[in-house]
Amino acid sequence: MILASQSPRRIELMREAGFDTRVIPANIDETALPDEGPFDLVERLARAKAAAVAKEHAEEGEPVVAADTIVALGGELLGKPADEADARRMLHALSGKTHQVATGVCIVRDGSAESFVDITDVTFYELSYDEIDAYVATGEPMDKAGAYGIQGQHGRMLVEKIDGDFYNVVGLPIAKVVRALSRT
Ligand SMILES: Cc1cn([C@H]2C[C@H](O)[C@@H](COP(=O)(O)OP(=O)(O)OP(=O)(O)O)O2)c(=O)[nH]c1=O
Repeated sequence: MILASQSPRRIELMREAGFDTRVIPANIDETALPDEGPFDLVERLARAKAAAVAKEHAEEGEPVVAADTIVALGGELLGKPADEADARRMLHALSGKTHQVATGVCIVRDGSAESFVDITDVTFYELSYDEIDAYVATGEPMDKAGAYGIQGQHGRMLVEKIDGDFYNVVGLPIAKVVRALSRT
């Protein structure tokens, strides 16, 4: 199969699940549409990534999997931080609150597409300024939606509880993906 993603976590999850995975990242515009909600956004982007790669690269019968992950806090969408100041701003916003992590997944095979969105609630401990500065200094937040990685050695210390699939927070709800692949 083809994984249309540059995310090291997604690549590792697909390979650990036993798939012979060709990695061909999609290059699409990830800007949200005006008034687009988080769930519509991640599903649309996953569909666009899978379609773009399938059109150019997929062989007959070869499935293409794509995903997109975003953090939603109330009405605010948090993607990847632009810089360290942006990462600090996001982490302050998440401190002491529950947010949602939404991952859209799309599987395209032989021209037909199936997509879904998985949602996990994540609750952060209250974080002090010093804790946030120290976390940003580790470099972990920079390429991750919401400016944290739950799987990271430092990021895991921010999280009080989750409700939903852990792997969805990491960027790919692997059990659902494998079940969907076995159906397509
Ligand atoms: C919230 C959270 C996000 N993330 C990551 C998963 C995704 O890689 C990233 C969100 O960015 P995405 O735009 O979903 O994906 P990507 O740009 O890394 O890869 P591609 O578009 O090629 O598929 O944030 C974590 O690793 N841990 C976390 O706890």
